[in-house]
Parts: sequence; C-alpha cells; structure tokens
Amino acid sequence: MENIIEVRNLNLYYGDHQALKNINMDIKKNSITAFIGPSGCGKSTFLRTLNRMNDLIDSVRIEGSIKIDGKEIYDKNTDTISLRKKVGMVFQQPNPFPMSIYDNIAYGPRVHGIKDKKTLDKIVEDSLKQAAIYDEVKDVLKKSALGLSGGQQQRICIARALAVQPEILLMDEPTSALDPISTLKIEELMEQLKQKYTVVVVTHNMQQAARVSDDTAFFLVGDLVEFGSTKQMFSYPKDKRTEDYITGRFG
Ligand SMILES: Nc1ncnc2c1ncn2[C@@H]1O[C@H](COP(=O)(O)OP(=O)(O)OP(=O)(O)O)[C@@H](O)[C@H]1O
Repeated sequence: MENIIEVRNLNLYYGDHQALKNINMDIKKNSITAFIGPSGCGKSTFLRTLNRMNDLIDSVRIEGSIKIDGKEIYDKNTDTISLRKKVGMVFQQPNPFPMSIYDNIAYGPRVHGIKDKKTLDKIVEDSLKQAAIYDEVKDVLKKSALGLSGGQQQRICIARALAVQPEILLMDEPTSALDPISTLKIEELMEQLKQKYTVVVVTHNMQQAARVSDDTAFFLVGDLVEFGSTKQMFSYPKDKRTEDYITGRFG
C-alpha cells in the first residue's frame, strides 16, 4: 500500500527538553494507525507535528523531515492553512462551536470561501452522513450543537473536520471523554472513514488500538520503541518493553 506520510529522523524539543527522539515512520494511505504508550511519552506531541500544530507553541524546535503526499511539510514555503485543511484534527474533549449544528459544519467551507447556500447544504448533509450523525440531527440543524450529548458532539466535530475535505484525520484520544456506547460508535465510524481517509489516532485504550487499527506505534519517553502491524505487535511484540506495556506490566 502507498505511504501518505513519511517521517524521517524527527526530533522535537520543548526548550531544552527533548520530547521526540529520532522518529522514523511510514503511514499508509487509507489505514488506521494507532499511537499507544504511557502518559507523557510524546504521542500527542508527535500527532501535532503531522499538521504543524506545534508551530503555535513558542518553545518548540523541530529537526528532521515529514513528507505528506511526497511534499516536505516543514518547508519554509508550506502554507499551514492548506496543510491543516488537508490534515484535519479531532480532540479529546468534544469542542463544537457555540452555534447551530449547521453552522458548525459550514464554518470551515465558509472560511475557505464557499458562500452558495445549495453547495453548503450539500456539504453539511454529506459531512454529517459520513460522520454517522445525520439521521440523529437532520431535523434540528438550526439548534445549538451544545445541546447534543458528548458522543453526538464528538461526531459533529468529526463532521466539521470532514467538511473541508481533508485527506488525513488526526484524532487525539477521541473517545476518552465518552461512554462505552458512544465509544463503540466512534470506533465503527473510524472503520468506515478509512475507506476514504487516512486516520491516525492517539489512544490510552489498548483494546481500542487492537480493535480498530491496522498499524500500531508504541512510544516510550520520546522513543518510538516499536512500529508495525497491529496484529503482529499484539501477538508477537518484538521488544520486551512493548510486551511489558501491552500485557499491563506498566503504564
Ligand atoms: N506545551 C508544552 N510545553 C512544554 N512541554 C510540553 C508541552 N506539551 C508537552 N510537553 C512535554 O512533552 C512530553 C510529551 O508530552 P505529550 O503530551 O506529547 O505526551 P503524551 O504521550 O501525549 O501524553 P498523554 O497521554 O498524557 O497526553 C512530556 O514530557 C510533556 O510534559
């Protein structure tokens, strides 16, 4: 399968503190890749390097290379607005904007210059359908998104990310604030999303990584200890530290 993301010799420092150490990773198109590892080992930091969200933090210094679709994203000429359009993000806490469901989804397309009502209507409907929430909200599109349950809000946030037609969806612990049923819905949704998108997900939940992902990356204090097929890693981990972590000996 074709690689959509290629990371080479990536180091990241917060001031003097090195949070990522020489990371190398190829992420396949139309796959789900899970990042696992104990708290503070660099999973979210690494996820954020993939759409340059760390640029917003002053103390950050980055070395190395990340290519997306063969193009260096740390190139001086990279337009970070179009990068973040192509590489969308969903966070741990559902964070819909305080506006109607419709306006939440139409927000991004409007920012990118789409004004025509029919076009926006179609984008809103398609995005809500792809996020498996359309049937639940189609009659209340003008109501505030903040009135929905946490699980519904998270699917609205996924729909909002899809509305600008990304290629890659980064998800930072997207289910850790949700109940088990909403979690299952999001996991099922991820399976569907990978038909069209590439999904990269940080999770604390090892069962979730084992259930949904094709490839898994195990991080430990800034090192990528092991990366490869999820099936293989969960049945025959190569590294003793991976084995100790997935069998619950620490973390
Ligand atoms: N904005 C920041 N400024 C300084 N240090 C930071 C910042 N964000 C993270 N760090 C440090 O970088 C390291 C990696 O943190 P990161 O949040 O990426 O880990 P994580 O594996 O995602 O953890 P968790 O699972 O708890 O979210 C930690 O030592 C953390 O304290």
